Formats: sequence, structure tokens, C-alpha cells
Amino acid sequence: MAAKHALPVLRWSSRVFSVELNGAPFYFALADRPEAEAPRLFGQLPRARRCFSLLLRSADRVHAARLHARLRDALLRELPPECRLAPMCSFLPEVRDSVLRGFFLQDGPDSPSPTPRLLEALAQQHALLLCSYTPDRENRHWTQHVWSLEGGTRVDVGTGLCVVCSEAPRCHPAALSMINSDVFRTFQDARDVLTECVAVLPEASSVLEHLPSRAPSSAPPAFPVLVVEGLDATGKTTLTESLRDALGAVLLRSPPQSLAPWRALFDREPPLLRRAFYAVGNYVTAEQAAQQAMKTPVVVDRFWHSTAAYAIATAVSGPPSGLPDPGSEVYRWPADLLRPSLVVLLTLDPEERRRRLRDRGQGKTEEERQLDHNQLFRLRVEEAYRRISGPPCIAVDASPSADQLLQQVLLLVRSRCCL
Ligand SMILES: Nc1ncnc2c1ncn2[C@@H]1O[C@H](COP(=O)(O)OP(=O)(O)O)[C@@H](O)[C@H]1O
Ligand SMILES: Nc1ccn([C@H]2C[C@H](O)[C@@H](COP(=O)(O)OP(=O)(O)O)O2)c(=O)n1
Repeated sequence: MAAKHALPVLRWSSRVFSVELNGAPFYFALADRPEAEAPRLFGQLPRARRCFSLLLRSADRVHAARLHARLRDALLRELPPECRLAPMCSFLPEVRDSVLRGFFLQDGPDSPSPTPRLLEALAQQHALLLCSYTPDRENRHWTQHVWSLEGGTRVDVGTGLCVVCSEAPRCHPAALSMINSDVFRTFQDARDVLTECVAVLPEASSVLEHLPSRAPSSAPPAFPVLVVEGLDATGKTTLTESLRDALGAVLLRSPPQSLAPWRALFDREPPLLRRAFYAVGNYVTAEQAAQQAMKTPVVVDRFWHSTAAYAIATAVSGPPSGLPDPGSEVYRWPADLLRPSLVVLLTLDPEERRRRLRDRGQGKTEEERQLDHNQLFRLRVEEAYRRISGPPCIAVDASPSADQLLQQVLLLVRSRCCL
């Protein structure tokens, strides 16, 4: 297994670079000699422009994740409006945990531009690698220069590698580093992140105090555990409450009430911390569910499907084709997590979902707001939901009336769970 905290080795010429512009990824690589033309990304740039990349390299993943978020905020705040900023990463194709994340900048056409000064200030951070890209006179060939800080001065240490085209990789680079960054396969893996972040986020220790000391037993419970999943406003709350009443069940949620005081805080943190928080929340709910299911049926409003689907859909960009392939490890149910007897996935036409959201008119998480504005994100979440394997999961059209839907799901539960 790759060491979790080892500093990625930089072999520039083996790396592929990906820049996200207007939702589409552009890939390039570096070579000793130029090819016929620069990659399309560079070819379309006006001649006078210079480009920069800022990549993060830190052995401390919590530090790297938080620095990435701070850097994005600082760049958005400080850069002149004519400067284009795009998410970027660099990776060794097919090599797990080789991804370095950062940003790609295109200087404004007017010089002098404040960008180099800003970048220099940022590059004081030892975890940041700064490169610049400059065109030749004909704007056909671009060269990369690596910058380093020596004695406080910016020094060009680059070998002047040429920017050349690279094929799109077989799998999205984000898929190379999802495990243990976005999706956690065990309780311990998610818990480790919270332990590591106590120094910078003291509230994490309060969350740790509320966690079981180890993953609760995932043995099948005596009574059924039913999970209801779906996007916001598909009717989960309405259905889970009706199921509770109809089945005399106990209703639980994930994240559980005991972790509610820290949810908003973790929602503002970068994905590594936010996903770890939701992941451990599932284990707290699982412990409660296992106890209750010794006595009565249990209904759970959101569980691991939500945690994994939102995490995976956020980590990649573009259409659902960019998701990790079906059958990938990221969709597999964690071996140490309680397996529900049945997962009901509520699906709803986007227009009807928007209508229900409008009627309800209450606050939403940032991610749920994105779902409204970003059609591709919604499609990725829905597809990721469908690809998750493990407990039986049945998609149910949630457009009938609340009562009809309840009757339909009750039939399903009775046939599947012998209730
Ligand atoms: N089957 C249904 N038909 C019509 N409206 C519904 C139905 N189920 C729920 N609603 C309404 O849609 C809104 C969202 O439902 P809710 O149960 O809060 O969804 P969720 O918990 O999935 O966010 C609420 O205003 C609710 O009254
Ligand atoms: N078990 C869970 C539950 C929610 N999440 C995340 C996924 C989304 O970002 C939000 C959605 O939660 P929210 O409470 O807004 O959803 P509902 O109101 O229940 O529809 O929380 C999770 O990752 N794991």
C-alpha cells in the first residue's frame, strides 16, 4: 500500500497535467523537445499572456487540504478580474496517490500585472511549487520553468521542458486519490483524519469523544434496518416519518443528532475533513441502529450512499462519464459498516424536485445549492448513487402522493424483509 503521508516524488517529465477550463479538462505533459504544436490549451491563449501553475506538495494531508482551500480564497480575492484561474492537478497516470492539486493561472493581457508578485508571496509557502509557462515568438511552443525560493529570492531552476500534448488518461485523476481522501473504506481510516486535524481544528476532539472506540459489530440485526436515500427534497423526511409510524420503527439519521453541533463547522472545511466527518457519523448511527434493531425495525434517513455519492461526485468534474468505472473500489460498501436490510433510493424528476424545494423554502447546505445550479453535478450524484454496491438498493419513483408512496414502499419492505 502507498504510504499515506509520503511526499510525492516529482519526476516532471513522467507527469501529466490537467487543467479544468469551463468544465472541460485539458491535458498536457512535458518533454525535452517541442512537438509540432503546443496543446490546445496553450494554442488558444493570446500571445502576450503568461501562465502559472501552483501545485501543493505537503506530507501533511490535513495541512495540504486546508492550504488548498485558503489558496483558492486568496487567489479569488486578490487576482485582477482579467486573470483566469482554473483548478489544476498533476499526476502519474494510473499511479495511486500521485496526485498534486493546485491552480492554473493565465495572466491578464495588460502588463505589468500583479500576478507574479502575488505568486511570489504565495510561493513563500514551502508546500507550494510554482511554475511559469512562456510561449516562443510564434506562440507555437511553450516552455515550463520551475521556480524556487532561495534566500527569499525567486530563482528559475527550471530545465525549460517543453509543453506537449497528452492523451486523456483512462481514469479521471481524482479517482487515483479518492480512497482515504474522499471515500473512507473503514472506520479507522476516517477516524484517523479527525485525529490528525485536532491540532488545527480543536473541535475535532469533541467529535472524537462521541465516537465508538472501534467499528461497531456489522452482524445482521434481528429486525430490519431500512435506509431511505435520495437528493434533497425527494421526500426522505416525509417517507421516513411515515414508515416509522406504520412499522412502529425507530427513526435515526446520519449524521446523528449527537454530532449535529459540529456539522456546520465541518461543512466549511475542505473535502478531506468534511467527508471524514460524515463517514464517522455513519458509524455512530450504525451503532445506534444495531442496538435498536435488536428490539424493533429501524428506519434511517440517509446513510453511506449519501456520504459516498456526494463525495465521489464532488471530486470529479464534467459529465457522469468522468466518474470512476462501475465496479470500482470507491463504490464498494465498507466491510466494517452495518449493512442495511434494504436501501430505498427516491428518484424524482428535476422539475418536480425544484418545485418541492421552492415550496419548502428552507435553508440548504452549500452542496445542495450546487445541485440546483449545476445540472452535471446532480447527474453525477444520481449516477454514483446507482453504482454503489453492497446492500440491496431499490430505486423508487417518488412522484406519487406521499400516501401512495408510503403504501408502495411498505409493499416493498414487506416482500423484501419478511415484515
Ligand atoms: N410524495 C410527495 N408528494 C408531494 N410532495 C411531497 C411528497 N413527499 C414530500 N413532499 C413535500 O416535498 C418537500 C420535501 O420533502 P422532504 O420530506 O422534506 O424531503 P427530503 O427530506 O428528502 O429533503 C416537503 O415540502 C414535503 O412536504
Ligand atoms: N450520511 C450522510 C448524510 C449527509 N451527507 C451530506 C451530503 C450532502 O452534502 C448533505 C445533504 O444533507 P442534508 O441534510 O442537506 O439533506 P436532507 O435535508 O436530508 O435532504 O450532507 C453525507 O455526506 N452523509
